[in-house]
Amino acid sequence: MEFARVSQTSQTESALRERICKCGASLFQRGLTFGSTGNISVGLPDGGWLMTPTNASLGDLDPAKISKIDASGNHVGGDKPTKEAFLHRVMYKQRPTCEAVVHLHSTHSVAVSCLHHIDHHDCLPPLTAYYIMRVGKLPLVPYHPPGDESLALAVEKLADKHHAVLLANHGPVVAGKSLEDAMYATEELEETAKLFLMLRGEATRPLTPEQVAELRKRNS
Ligand SMILES: O=C(O)[C@@H](O)C(=O)COP(=O)(O)O
Ligand SMILES: [Zn+2]
Repeated sequence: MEFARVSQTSQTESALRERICKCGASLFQRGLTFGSTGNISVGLPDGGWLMTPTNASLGDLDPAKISKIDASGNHVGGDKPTKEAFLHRVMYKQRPTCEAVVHLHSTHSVAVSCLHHIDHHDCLPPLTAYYIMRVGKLPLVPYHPPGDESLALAVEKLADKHHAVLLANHGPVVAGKSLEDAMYATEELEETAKLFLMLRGEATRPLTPEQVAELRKRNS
């Protein structure tokens, strides 16, 4: 599947609706989320957002039914928005340059979010350079029920410093400068979670702190 590399703000609302549906279908078809789990949002030039509807399968979204939220947070069109609408909005509030947010229940990331002995400040080791470039540090957000305001408020506390967070016993939430950016980072997070689980019990050689610092410097 190909995605055009165009600035999101220059796209029409109908093009953004189509892109949400295409990305959702791609994620679903590749087994990165299941049933009606996960949600996607993109920012609109007027300060509002398009969000996936609640209880909708990302594999079968209808562009006309995508929820529209105005800049004040009112639902102004389409089906009822995702129950995580407030969580998406706090990500945008804390990260003014972000234009898209993706939340998935990708299996390996969820598995890591359920592990007992993980570092809550950074859930995954720096296994590859690409992970550092796309994701970086990944804090664990303490468990709160899905859709609850307390979950969004816990995310809000971390989102100014982190574009990617892992919700305990739930899954990842990732913001990006475009929908493809957020999606690619979420995919990289999932693949790294898979590598981490595959390598458990093996003597592993992650990147050194110096190598990580050098990558961060290059990407800042
Ligand atoms: O885990 C949940 O219930 C939500 O975070 C979710 O992934 C799907 O909720 P909706 O977007 O409201 O369908
Ligand atoms: Zn969820």
